Amino acid sequence: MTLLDIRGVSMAHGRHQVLRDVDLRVETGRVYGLLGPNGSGKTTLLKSVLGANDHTGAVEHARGLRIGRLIEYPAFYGSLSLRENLELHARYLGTPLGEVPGLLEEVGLGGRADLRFSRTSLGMRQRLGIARALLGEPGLVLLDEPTNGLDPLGIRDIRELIRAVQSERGTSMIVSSHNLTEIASLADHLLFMREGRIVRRMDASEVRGDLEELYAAILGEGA
Ligand SMILES: Nc1ncnc2c1ncn2[C@@H]1O[C@H](COP(=O)(O)OP(=O)(O)OP(=O)(O)O)[C@@H](O)[C@H]1O
Repeated sequence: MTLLDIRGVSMAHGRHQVLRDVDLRVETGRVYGLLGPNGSGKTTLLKSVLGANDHTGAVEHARGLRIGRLIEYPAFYGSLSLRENLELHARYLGTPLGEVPGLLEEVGLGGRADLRFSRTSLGMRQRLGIARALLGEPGLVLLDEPTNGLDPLGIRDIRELIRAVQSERGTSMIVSSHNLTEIASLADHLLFMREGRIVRRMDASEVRGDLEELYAAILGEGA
C-alpha cells in the first residue's frame, strides 16, 4: 500500500532552490535511506512531507496516516522526567498515556523513566526522541540523522534500536544519514540526493561491493 505519494515537489529559500521536482512513493513496511552531501535537501524534503514548509507540488498521505518524526534535536523539558516529557507529548498528540511505559522499555529507558531530562546523555536523548516518534503507533517514521553526534558505540546502539523497532513493528521509515554503515544495515531502498534532486534510487540488494565507493561514484566530484 502507498503511504505517501510525493510528486513534483520543489522548494526555494529566497533565490536558493533547495528541492527540485522531487517524486517519491513510500510503501508500507519499507525503509528508505536518504543519502546526500550537506545541503542537498534531505531535511527540507522530510519537512515537506510534514507540511512544515512552503513547497510547491503534491504530497499526498494515505488516509489517517500518522507520521512520527525525529528531526533535528527534539525539544524536551529539562526539569521534567523522561516519562513526564513523553506523557506531555502524548497529551499534545491526543494519544493514550498508557503507551508511555512500554515505549520507554522498548527504547531501553525503562529503568530511567524518572530521571530528569537535563541529566541525560545525548544517546539517551536520541532514544527518547525515537520513543516520542513512536507515540500513537505511526504508520511512517521520519528519522533525520538519528545518530548525529554520537560516539561509535552510541551509533551502534541506536542503529540496533531502529532495526529492532522496524522488525517488531514493521513500520515504514525514511532515515537520512551521512553514516553509510548505518544506512546499509537499515535501509532496503536507497535514495541519493544532490542539489535538491533524487539523482539515483536503488534497492539495497542491488548494491555490489562497497557503499562508500558507490556513494562517491554517484555523488562525488565529477560524478
Ligand atoms: N530556513 C532556511 N533558510 C534559508 N536556507 C535554508 C533554510 N533551511 C535550509 N536552508 C538551505 O537549504 C539547503 C538544504 O538544506 P537541508 O538542511 O535540507 O540539507 P541537508 O541535505 O539536510 O543537509 P545536512 O546533511 O547538512 O543536514 C541548504 O543549502 C541550507 O543552507
